[in-house]
Amino acid sequence: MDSQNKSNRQVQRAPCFSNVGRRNAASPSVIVIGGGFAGLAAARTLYDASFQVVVLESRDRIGGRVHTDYSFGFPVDLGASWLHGVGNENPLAPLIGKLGLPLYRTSGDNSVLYDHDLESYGLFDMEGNQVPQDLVSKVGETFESILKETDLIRKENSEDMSIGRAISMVFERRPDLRLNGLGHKVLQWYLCRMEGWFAADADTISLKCWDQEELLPGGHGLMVRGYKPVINTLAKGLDIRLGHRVTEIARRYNGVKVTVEDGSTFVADAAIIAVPLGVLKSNCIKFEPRLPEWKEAAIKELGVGIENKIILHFQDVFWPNVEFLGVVAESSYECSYFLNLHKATGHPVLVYMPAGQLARDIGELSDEAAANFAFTQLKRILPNATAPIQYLVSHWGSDINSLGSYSYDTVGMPHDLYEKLRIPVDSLFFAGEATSADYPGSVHGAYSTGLLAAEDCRMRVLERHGELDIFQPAMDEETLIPILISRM
Ligand SMILES: Cc1cc2nc3c(=O)[nH]c(=O)nc-3n(C[C@H](O)[C@H](O)[C@H](O)COP(=O)(O)OP(=O)(O)OC[C@H]3O[C@@H](n4cnc5c(N)ncnc54)[C@H](O)[C@@H]3O)c2cc1C
Repeated sequence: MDSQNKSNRQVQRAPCFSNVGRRNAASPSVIVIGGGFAGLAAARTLYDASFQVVVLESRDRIGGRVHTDYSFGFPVDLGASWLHGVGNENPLAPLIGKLGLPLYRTSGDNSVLYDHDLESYGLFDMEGNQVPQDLVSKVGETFESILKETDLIRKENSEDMSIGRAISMVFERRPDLRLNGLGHKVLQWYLCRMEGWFAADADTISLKCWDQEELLPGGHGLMVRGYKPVINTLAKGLDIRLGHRVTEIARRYNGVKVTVEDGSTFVADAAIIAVPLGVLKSNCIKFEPRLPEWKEAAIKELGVGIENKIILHFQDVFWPNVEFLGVVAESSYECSYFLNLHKATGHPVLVYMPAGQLARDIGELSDEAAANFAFTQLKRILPNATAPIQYLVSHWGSDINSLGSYSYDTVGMPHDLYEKLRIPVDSLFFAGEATSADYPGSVHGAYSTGLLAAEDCRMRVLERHGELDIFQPAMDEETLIPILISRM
């Protein structure tokens, strides 16, 4: 390293507030790594608890896998766009409610695989013939029966297998559930929707664990104005350093030292690591000393899938007024679907959403070729479709800031990997969708893990330093707060 570079390096005590308010140098300090939902929720909570907080974010924007784009002249989400569980049980409900953000409910309560009202599907075969609605519903019921049978297979077998393998076994023992012709193609489409939910192919999803996540009541609602206002609200007033890619995290008996790509370092009492699982898997962040073996194993073994969005903006609406346009085919790989944003937002936009291997294959293409591919699929079912006037393509799998879309349970791996990912190591706390056993792969899951990591961190720092800001020697009776007492 030359002397010029050396002199550019700085060791910073996190953070450098200009308006510290109640915060002062004696307040406990924390570095939050990653400015997505989890990191910002943690940072917000600790900032409000009078911690000195600095957020180090590798991109030149906040939000992570929540990314609302405005280049069409109105908001569209390239990452998350649904709130899964539109009700008071959702930890995000108070915030979204307070902001008065509108939601468009695309479905009621039922299972993840029937997350959209069948009435609003428009399915077509490759020749552009619409599948009769009663067939779509009938095959939906068959799919449900098949999944019930896979549950029996799960109970009978101690060894895990893929959901794809289990479905094949169901067909062997219950040939009556096997479908032919158009029915078979519609069934493949249901499978394709299931693969979209997990961002992974059926032959990699664990039969034992696929339904372990908790579904909040209230159905699924699209964030009509995008997720950005929620992100901005969480971030308000925080010290966020954009373009700060963390490369090394060292933990010592008295705190942490975090090094950024340009060589500058930050020190604090604790750190909250809220980067995606894909980034942790890639080992581009060095831990010194190494993380314990059980933590490294959890990072390695939990799956991360890929789902992308190809967003097509048209001059006019020429498609039927349904929420989903689907293409049915011989295999789930060839099936696909478009979300009709016009229904929810009034804008002439269709969103093509490939997942698993198809997403990986499309990821090899240029943006223009990817948009053409999606448009070709559309032309198959609507031959009179006119070309889009604008498009956007996401790259969650290859973007070094995410390296995947969201986590899922792979064959043979236990569901407690999420919890192992969450458990703190000394003064390192972990947050992010992949640390949520109950709500993995979701925005509200990421948000809750941020709150949890902040609370764990607050308690740990409190044990060590005491809470300076709330100490007032003479309290009058009115300000006395009862202490919490529990009895065994
Ligand atoms: C296409 C797609 C569709 C989705 N749809 C939905 C949906 O409809 N509803 C839903 O609930 N969920 C959905 N999800 C999942 C949801 O987006 C995620 O679960 C959630 O946003 C993850 O938040 P996070 O804070 O854990 O991670 P992230 O949002 O990824 O935040 C991590 C942050 O860390 C930063 N970072 C990475 N490396 C470094 C580094 N070395 N140093 C510093 N910073 C770093 C990243 O830039 C990022 O900002 C979708 C995801 C995708 C990709």
